Formats: sequence, structure tokens, C-alpha cells
Amino acid sequence: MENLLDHISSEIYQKSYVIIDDFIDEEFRGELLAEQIELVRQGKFRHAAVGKGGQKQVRTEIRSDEVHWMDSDDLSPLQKTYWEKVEEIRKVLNQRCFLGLRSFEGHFARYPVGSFYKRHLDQFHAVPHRVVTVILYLNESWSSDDEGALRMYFPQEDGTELIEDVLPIGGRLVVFLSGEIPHEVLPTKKERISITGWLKDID
Ligand SMILES: O=C(O)CCC(=O)C(=O)O
Ligand SMILES: [Fe+2]
Repeated sequence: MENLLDHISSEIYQKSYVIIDDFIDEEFRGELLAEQIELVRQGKFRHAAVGKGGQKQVRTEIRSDEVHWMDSDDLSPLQKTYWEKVEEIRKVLNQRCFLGLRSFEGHFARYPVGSFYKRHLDQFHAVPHRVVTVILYLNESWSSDDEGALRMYFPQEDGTELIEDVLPIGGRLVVFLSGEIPHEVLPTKKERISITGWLKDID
């Protein structure tokens, strides 16, 4: 974990994003996936909203995933284990990148077949406190034929943009600066399961 945390902080410092494969082992991934499937079965997922506060609304033409927010005061043992891992990342980013991160919020996300999330930034005027996005994919298996990639955009000095497509392979962790990297979820051909969270600069 020590080397991994060094790697995460230096990549965030230099490139604003990092992708870690096998961040969690197969056993833990399977357990988290099973927990999420059970929450879906219990009807705990809702259409995700966009915006914040009074402007919050469900706009399925922008995003068509379903989410279940985790309650920091009522985490399951598995969720707690994951939060402890994120806490290590929070600390090292504060030590090495001086980001002043104080808290974490997160939700399980489920993208049914055909769903997507159009290009956006996770930090914007209505949601100013999300500093670092942390995504963990829980999928059992994934191939490029399943589509549903996370597409990240990297603006270049000459005005063009580089694009990187990241498949939601189980166990893969993606960390990036919420205010700097526009991204989208391309339409998926297979149910797509993840935990998405944000490290914030407020409690
Ligand atoms: O699941 C992903 O790959 C990205 C999700 C996302 O962009 C978001 O929830 O803000
Ligand atoms: Fe996002």
C-alpha cells in the first residue's frame, strides 16, 4: 500500500489522474458486488440526479444511471473497509499534494444496458467542494465489446483535446481531480456496476 500511495500521489501531482488495476482483490470485489446486487434487489437504487440543492433534478437525457448513496454513519463492514482504503488515499494526497481534503462521500452506481452519463465535470459552480473523484469498478468481467468506457478528455495547449477511454474492469480504481478532467460514460451494452465517490474540502 505504501508504494501504491506514493504512486497515486505522484501521478495526481503530475498528471491530475491515475488508474490502478487490481486495487482490491477478487474476493473483496466479489463481496462488494454481491452487496450491491442485494441493495438493487431490495429496491434501494434511485435514478441519479444532476445539479445540487434546489436545482437537483433527474435528467435521463444527461445521465441514466441509478445510484444508492452510502451513509457514513451506517456503513456495512464491506463499505467500511473500502472507506478505510480511501482514507489512506485522502491522507497521502493531503501530505503530498496539499489538497486540504476533509471528507468523503460516495454512492454505488448501476448503469443498466443502454445507459450513459454525458460529458461533465464533477466539480462546478453548484458543486464546488468535490476536489478528487475516486471510482472503483466492481464488474465481474468486461471486454471492449461491452463498451461503456469512461472517456476522459485532456485539453491541450494548442486547443485540441486528447481522449482516453478506460474500461470499467473489476478491481480497477480511477482517481482524478474533479475540477480538471471532463469525462463521460459512453453507452454501455452490459450492466455496469461501480462505487463513485468524492474527496471534499469540507466536512
Ligand atoms: O462510472 C464512471 O466511470 C464515471 C461516473 C461519473 O462520471 C460520475 O458519477 O460523476
Ligand atoms: Fe463524473
